[in-house]
Amino acid sequence: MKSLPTAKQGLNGSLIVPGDKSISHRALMFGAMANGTTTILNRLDSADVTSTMNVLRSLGADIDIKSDTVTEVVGHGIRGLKKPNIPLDMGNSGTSTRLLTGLMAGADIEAEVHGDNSLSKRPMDRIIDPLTEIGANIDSQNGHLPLQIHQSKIASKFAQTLKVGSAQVKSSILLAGLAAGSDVSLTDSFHTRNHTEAMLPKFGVKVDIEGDTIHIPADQTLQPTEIEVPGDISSAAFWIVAGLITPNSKLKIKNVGVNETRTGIITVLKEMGANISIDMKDDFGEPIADITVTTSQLHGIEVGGSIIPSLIDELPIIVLAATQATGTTVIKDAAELHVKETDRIETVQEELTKLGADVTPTSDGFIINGGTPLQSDNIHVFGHGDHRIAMMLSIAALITDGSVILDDDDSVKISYPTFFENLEGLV
Ligand SMILES: O=C(O)C1=C[C@@H](OP(=O)(O)O)[C@@H](O)[C@H](O)C1
Ligand SMILES: C=C(OP(=O)(O)O)C(=O)O
Repeated sequence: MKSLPTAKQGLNGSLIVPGDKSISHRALMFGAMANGTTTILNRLDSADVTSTMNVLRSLGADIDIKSDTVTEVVGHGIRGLKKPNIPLDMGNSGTSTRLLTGLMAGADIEAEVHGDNSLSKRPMDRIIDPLTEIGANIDSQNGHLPLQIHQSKIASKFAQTLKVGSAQVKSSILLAGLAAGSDVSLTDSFHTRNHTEAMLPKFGVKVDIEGDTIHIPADQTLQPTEIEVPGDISSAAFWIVAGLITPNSKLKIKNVGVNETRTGIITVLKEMGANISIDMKDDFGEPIADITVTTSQLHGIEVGGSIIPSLIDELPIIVLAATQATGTTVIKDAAELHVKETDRIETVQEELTKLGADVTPTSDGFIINGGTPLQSDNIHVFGHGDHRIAMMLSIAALITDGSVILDDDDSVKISYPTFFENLEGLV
């Protein structure tokens, strides 16, 4: 339980958000598949990433946390990965589960895969079906965890088209093929986040991209390398919106990863009238920028279609921004929100309504009538155990006129353990 601060004086200053979660997971996994020592700089230290590290250790990788900013992964090559002698616990992390299941099926590693209550409700048939099509042998509980990965024989050459707009599914299939030494072609017409195919060449893997199709030739090995992880735009998103909707604010968020498959939130907020400036920095593989925002009068817009995958995790905080915009914002094509850590269409609507926002859920998004001041008089809000909901509500509380109590604040450890420290530092 946490009493949330308001920001009566505005938010001013600069901050650095922790490393990107998606990139941290992948750097660890690819390091474990390589032969030798990979150095990861600025890895996110959060519960989801710890789930990935623990599983990789059970598969035989040595992971040494040298300091707050340096992690070394000693891999023994794909063939050096071994059958774990304990059931694998993926905690709350969809990314760990889906990517590592593909990797293990491809490497022909038998394993049992578990997760927490939230993860056990999330759909796994989206990976089981395409992986089974290429030769994996995976049992589930009606498409849910726990999974049993049995001995698998992945086709030596296959071509697939992504059926769900999910980078986790895309990466699961690519990793299955890569680990099996197959020749892989995978078409992603959704343009989901591209960190897997962007990072593999740094490990010496040949990746050809032609239009929407990713091709990895057969029999690739991974060479150890150094990966520098940029700040997570999904974490920066909370401060971007906080700076825009809190009167008298100017905030600079430094060293944020601005890969174009992740920056839908910037496009949408600018279209809503946000004053955001992007100062590009040196590029270490993934583009990095300092992002400066000043208080802005936003207006409602329609958000939907192909931009959705590039802002999927930011939709809860975009809804909050829309409650402070003039006019109506309509968000559609976002049915994926039903199958995140919570049903984020339900939880966002339920909790923001408690604060006086006018948010109507639809089957694939929201209709938000903006311009509603957020009220509070000892109102209790609940993150439903979902980190992004807890952080969104904490930003909402900044602009309330009273006191808001967050009943569950612990979930921020999933992606942003230092969130409340950063918050206290700004108010
Ligand atoms: O690949 C990734 O690292 C992620 C992809 C997204 O999930 P989907 O690909 O399932 O939409 C996102 O919601 C998640 O936080 C991280
Ligand atoms: C959906 C998320 O993560 P995951 O799917 O990895 O649990 C998230 O971080 O918002």
